[in-house]
This record gives sequence, C-alpha cells and structure tokens, in this order.
Amino acid sequence: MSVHTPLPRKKTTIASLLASRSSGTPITVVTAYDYPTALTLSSSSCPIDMTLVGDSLAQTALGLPSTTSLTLDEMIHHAKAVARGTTTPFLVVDMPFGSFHISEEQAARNACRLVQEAGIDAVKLEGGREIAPIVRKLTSIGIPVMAHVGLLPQRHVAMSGYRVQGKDVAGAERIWGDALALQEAGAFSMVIEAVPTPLAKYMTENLDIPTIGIGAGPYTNGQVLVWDDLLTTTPSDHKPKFVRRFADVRSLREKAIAAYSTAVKDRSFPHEIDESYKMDKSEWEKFMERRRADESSVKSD
Ligand SMILES: Nc1nc(=O)c2c([nH]1)NC[C@@H]1CN(c3ccc(C(=O)N[C@@H](CCC(=O)O)C(=O)O)cc3)CN21
Ligand SMILES: CC(C)C(=O)C(=O)O
Repeated sequence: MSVHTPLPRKKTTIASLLASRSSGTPITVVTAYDYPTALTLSSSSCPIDMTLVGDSLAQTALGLPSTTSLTLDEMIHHAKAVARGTTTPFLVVDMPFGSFHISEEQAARNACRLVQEAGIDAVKLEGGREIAPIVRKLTSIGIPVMAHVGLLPQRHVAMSGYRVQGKDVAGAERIWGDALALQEAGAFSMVIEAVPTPLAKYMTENLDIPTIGIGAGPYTNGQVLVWDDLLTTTPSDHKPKFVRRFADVRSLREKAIAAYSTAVKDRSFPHEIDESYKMDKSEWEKFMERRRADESSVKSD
C-alpha cells in the first residue's frame, strides 16, 4: 500500500476504546447535530473516535436557553441525521432531561426508541449514584451507557449556574462516589465535566473504564469538545475556560455572506458565461418568431 493511501479505519467499539485506554492513546470525541458534521467527523484525516449528539444541541443548533427544554423527539430528529453521516466513530446520544428519570421502564422505552429509530450505538446519561439503577437497567438490556459526572448542565438551576464541581473535599468525595457507583452499574465510559485536574486524574487512574474529559485537564483517557466551540461558529461573549478555538469559522462565514451580497448588488454575480446557461441561437430565434406570431394574432382578435 502506498504511503498516500490512508489505512482503512475500523469502526470504534467498546473493546477498541478499552484498548486505547490501556495503550494510553487519547480518545477523541466531538459533538455533531447534523449530517454534514457527522460526515466531517467520519472522514477526518486524523481520527475522531466517537461522535456525540450532545443535548448542547438545544443551545448550539436550536437557539434554546438551556438543555432542559430539549425533547426526546427533537433529539431523535437530529440523531437520525447524524447517524446517516456516521461511519467509523462510535455514535453516542444524550438522553434529554426528563426522558429517563421517571422510572427504569421510561428510560428503557426511550433508550430503545433512540436505538431503533435513530440507529445509535450508545446513550449518555447525566447524573450521579441516584441514576445507577437506570444505568444498570439499560446496560442489562444491551444498550451501552456513557455516564456523565461533575458539572451537569441539565441541573444548572439546582447547581446555581455552570460552575466547576468537586473543588472541596465533600464535593470531590461525592463525585468520586458517584463515579464508582456508575461504573459498578455498568457504564462503559464516563464524561467528566468541569472538575479540577487532580480529581479527574485520580478518577482516571482508579476507574477501569475510559474517562472523557471536558474542562477536566489533560490526564483523562480522552477529550470531548462541542463542535461550535472548537470551530467558533456562533457569536458569543462568553468562552468557558476549557474551550480552545481551533478555527474561526464564524468570521469566514461572515466574509462569505458579505461578499455574496456585494456581488449580487453590483451585478458581478452570476457571470453571464461561466455561471449561466446557453441556448442555441436558432432555437432562440424560433422562440422569438413564435412569440411575435402570438402577439399579432392577439392583436387581430
Ligand atoms: N456551546 C456549548 N458548549 C458546551 O460545552 C456546553 C453547551 N454549549 N451547552 C451545554 C453545556 C453547558 N456547558 C457549560 C457552560 C458554561 C460553562 C462555564 O461558563 N463555566 C465557567 C466555570 C466558572 C467557575 O465555576 O469557575 C467558566 O468560565 O469556565 C461550563 C460548561 C457545557 N455544555
Ligand atoms: C459537553 C458535552 C459533553 C455534552 O454533554 C453536550 O454536548 O451536551
């Protein structure tokens, strides 16, 4: 095989994620909310291991004030589009607020909908030890669950805002206890959001499942970022400390739209030959002859 031919990439599995953890190869996760984004993540020249249809969908793509108003039906609509564009990455979908807390039965029914209607690989559930029975239930019926501890955006009101968690002994012990309970319940992996670096490092070293950090420092088994944050797609004054801007797509888009507007208004777009269609001269002349005949027959009526 020539050096220019990329090696065919294999579909990420739970086993391959565990192998990455064991070999110390960082796991890459990015969110996606639509088909073209899913295609980009699936065909990246440097691998993205997991695609997450995060419920950040509410804010990034739907303009909602927080994730709590996102419905399961809205999530399924987007998850289907992402699934159509996802090949090799492991596809994880957030269960929206209110779609899994009511009972194990409700959680199982809704997780089954996500699997059957959207064709996703796994679900992610925000919460601590109180949702361990739900994690156990879903795992027991063969739906892999990614846990999510630390900052829980679905509880931003109860937590008095989006704040770093586990900064004192009590907070750190609570998060560590939650992590153990969720691993014990069968979670295959765990997102750790906005906790101090030493706590995330301790958790990574003392759990058996891959940890995926966001605002959790460099020592987790993998990292996740929101598509819109890493590309800078949207105007926003606030940048959480954990976000790094890998591109400025927003200014690129704004420049493109301004250039389009200018070109239409000054009539330099479209170009008469390069961007427009031709017609045979004789066909055009026949067309005009017939129009003239029509006009004179209307006049003589
Ligand atoms: N675009 C986007 N990116 C995200 O990472 C994201 C969403 N949306 N929506 C759902 C949740 C909300 N998230 C957030 C939102 C804000 C902060 C934030 O402002 N954090 C403060 C912490 C301040 C402190 O306690 O010291 C920061 O300034 O970093 C963190 C996570 C993560 N998720
Ligand atoms: C920030 C990531 C982990 C998430 O849960 C989301 O995108 O909703």
